[in-house]
Amino acid sequence: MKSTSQPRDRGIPEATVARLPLYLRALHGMAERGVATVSSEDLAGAAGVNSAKLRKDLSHLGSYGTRGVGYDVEYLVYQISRELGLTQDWAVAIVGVGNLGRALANYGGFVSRGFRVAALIDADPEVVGDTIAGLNVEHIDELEAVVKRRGVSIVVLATPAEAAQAVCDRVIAVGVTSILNFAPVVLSVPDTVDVRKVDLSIELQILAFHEQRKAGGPLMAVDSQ
Ligand SMILES: NC(=O)c1ccc[n+]([C@@H]2O[C@H](COP(=O)([O-])OP(=O)(O)OC[C@H]3O[C@@H](n4cnc5c(N)ncnc54)[C@H](O)[C@@H]3O)[C@@H](O)[C@H]2O)c1
Repeated sequence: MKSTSQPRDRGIPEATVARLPLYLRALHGMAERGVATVSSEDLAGAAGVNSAKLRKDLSHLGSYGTRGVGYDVEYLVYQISRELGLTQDWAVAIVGVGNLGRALANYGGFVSRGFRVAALIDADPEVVGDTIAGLNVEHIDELEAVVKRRGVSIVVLATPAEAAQAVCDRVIAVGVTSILNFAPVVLSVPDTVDVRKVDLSIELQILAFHEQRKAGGPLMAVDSQ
């Protein structure tokens, strides 16, 4: 697996890359409200980071803003989008079209961010052939052919955990190097492949930990014994 702390392309640190989507989301909101320029403080506040970090992050993109004016919102949207590779259209395949896969397929927000759901793939004959969000669900036996034919660059894995590694191996074998994994399993992949994992239950567990602390949970109980 790749380390997440190493600088990547043109020396932009991975942590900066991870914050660029936060800036972009905040900037999109500002652009929609007709805001033309934004100070680093206001953008940092909207993105939930501190402004010194934001200025440092944007300096990696060669963007320094104008003293007393701030950053040009539209231009910064373009710069960040270009850096993230969002000025081109990415074809995404969703493998596993159950509850989660369907919800993702029906979500309209990906397209405006540069991602097009180009294929839906499942193993269940009851599901194959369904039309979801205008796309026909195709059989897992067709995986390699579909990935090639549709020019899929990113695969979203929404299968049960036990199926995920085998699907992952197959899409890597056909040339996919970016995987978004929702299945609760750690995938084993070569260094040339990027895997991002989404796990809502881990996020909930972290919130539960903080809730417990706020309520004076087990730590306090241990202290008082
Ligand atoms: N990361 C998260 O936060 C999160 C949240 C919800 C669910 N999940 C995970 O996402 C996955 C999907 O959840 P769900 O509720 O949609 O489950 P689901 O059972 O409704 O859907 C799974 C789908 O995968 C298909 N499938 C099974 N084996 C396959 C294979 N080899 N190739 C292609 N398709 C195959 C099934 O036919 C089914 O349609 C599960 O692994 C679940 O644990 C993760």
